[in-house]
Amino acid sequence: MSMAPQELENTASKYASEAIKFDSQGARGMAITHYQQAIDALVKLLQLYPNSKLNPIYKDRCNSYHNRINALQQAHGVEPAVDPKASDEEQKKSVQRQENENDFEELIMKEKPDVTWDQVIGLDDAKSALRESIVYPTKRPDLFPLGWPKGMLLYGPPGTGKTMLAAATANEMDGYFINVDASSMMSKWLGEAEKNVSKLFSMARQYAEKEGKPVILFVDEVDSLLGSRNSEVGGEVRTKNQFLTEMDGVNGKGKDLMMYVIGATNKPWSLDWPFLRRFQKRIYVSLPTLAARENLFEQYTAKLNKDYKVNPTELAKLFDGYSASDIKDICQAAQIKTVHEIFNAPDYHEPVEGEEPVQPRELTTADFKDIMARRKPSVSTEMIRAYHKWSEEFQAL
Ligand SMILES: Nc1ncnc2c1ncn2[C@@H]1O[C@H](COP(=O)(O)OP(=O)(O)OP(=O)(O)O)[C@@H](O)[C@H]1O
Repeated sequence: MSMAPQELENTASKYASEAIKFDSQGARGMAITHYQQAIDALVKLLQLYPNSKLNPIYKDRCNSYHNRINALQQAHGVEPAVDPKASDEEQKKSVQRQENENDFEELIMKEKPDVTWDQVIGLDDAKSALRESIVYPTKRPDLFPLGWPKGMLLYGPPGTGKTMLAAATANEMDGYFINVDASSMMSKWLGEAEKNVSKLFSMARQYAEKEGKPVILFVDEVDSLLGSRNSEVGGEVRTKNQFLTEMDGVNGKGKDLMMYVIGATNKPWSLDWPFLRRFQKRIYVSLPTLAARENLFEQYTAKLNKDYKVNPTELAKLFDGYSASDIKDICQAAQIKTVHEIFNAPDYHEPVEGEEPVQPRELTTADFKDIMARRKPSVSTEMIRAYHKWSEEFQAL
C-alpha cells in the first residue's frame, strides 16, 4: 500500500518533533532513532514524488536531521574507561557492560518537566483524577490514612496528551519524571527486557528513596510489555510477570515511598485483567471537545500571521474528530504552505544584503480547509467507538 504524500509528510513531522523532544531532554538514543525515522519518511517521499516542488525543503530537513544525528553520535564517542590491570576478557566485559548500561540510560529522561496544567488543553476529568490521586497525597499524606493509588493507566487515541498529562503531574509536585518507552525496552536491540524492567523499577525506587522526592515512572506503550511484537521468543511471559511483581512492590510499599507508575496505551483492549488490576485508576484521554479544539487552534495559531477572519471557533467546528496532535500538525502544515509559496514564487531569490527578507502572506480560513481536504483525522470513528466500549467496562476514575 502506498502512502499519500500528506501522510508521509505527517509521519516525518511526527517523528521529527518527537526526536526534538527527546533531544531537548537529553535522551540521545531515542532522539537518534526518531531523527532517523523522520529521514526515512522524507526519503520515501522524495522517491515517490520526485517532482514535488517541496522537495528542496524536504532535502534541507533531511540534511539538518543528519547533521544532528552526527553531532549526537560524536558527542557520545568517548571511550569508556577501562581498568589497565584487568585481563582482555574482563576489559571486554566491562566495556560491554557499560555499553549496555548506556543503552538503558538512553531510554530514560530524568528531568523536571516544564509542562504546566494549562498547556494541556481540555481533559479536565483526567487532570482532576491525576491531581487527586497523585498530587494531593504527596502534599498531605496525613489526609490519606487508607493509602492512595499508585498505578494509573492513561488510555485513548494517539496524540491526545497522555505524555503531557504525566509530565504536568510530575511538574506540579516537583518530582522526578522518568519517561520510558516500553516498546523500545522490549526491542531486540536491547534484549533482556525482563532485566530492564527490574533495573528500571529499582532505579526509580532509588530516586524516590535517596532524594525523598516523588517519582513518576511513565511507561509509554505499556501494552508492548504483553504484546506479541516481542522478538525474544518466550521472554514475553517472564517480562510481563516481572512487571506485575514490580507493580505489586510499588502498590504495597509504605506510604513514605512516593513512587507512582503511569502507564499509557492506545490499545487498552490488549491488556489482560492481572495487568489492569494493578492500575487502580484507568483514565480515558479522549479526543478534544469542541471547546478544547477552539483552545488548541487559539494556541497553535497564536504565532502565525493570519487574516483577521481566521477564527478559532469556526476552525474548531470544521475539525471535528481531529486529535490535539492533528491540530498542531494542521497549523504547522498551513504555515508551511505559505513558506512553500515563497520558495516557488517566480521572482524568488535568496535574500540580498540590505533587503528585507520576504515574509509569508496571511493565512486564511481557506488554507485550513484546503489542508483538511487532504488530511483525514488520524483516529477513525470505529476506533473511538472501541475506546468507548472499553471504557464502559474498565474505566476507573
Ligand atoms: N491536550 C493537549 N493540549 C495541547 N497540546 C496537545 C494535547 N495533546 C497533544 N498535544 C500536542 O501533541 C503532541 C503529542 O502529544 P502527546 O505525546 O502528549 O500525546 P500522547 O497521547 O502521549 O500520544 P501517543 O499516544 O502517540 O504517545 C504534544 O507534544 C502536543 O504538542
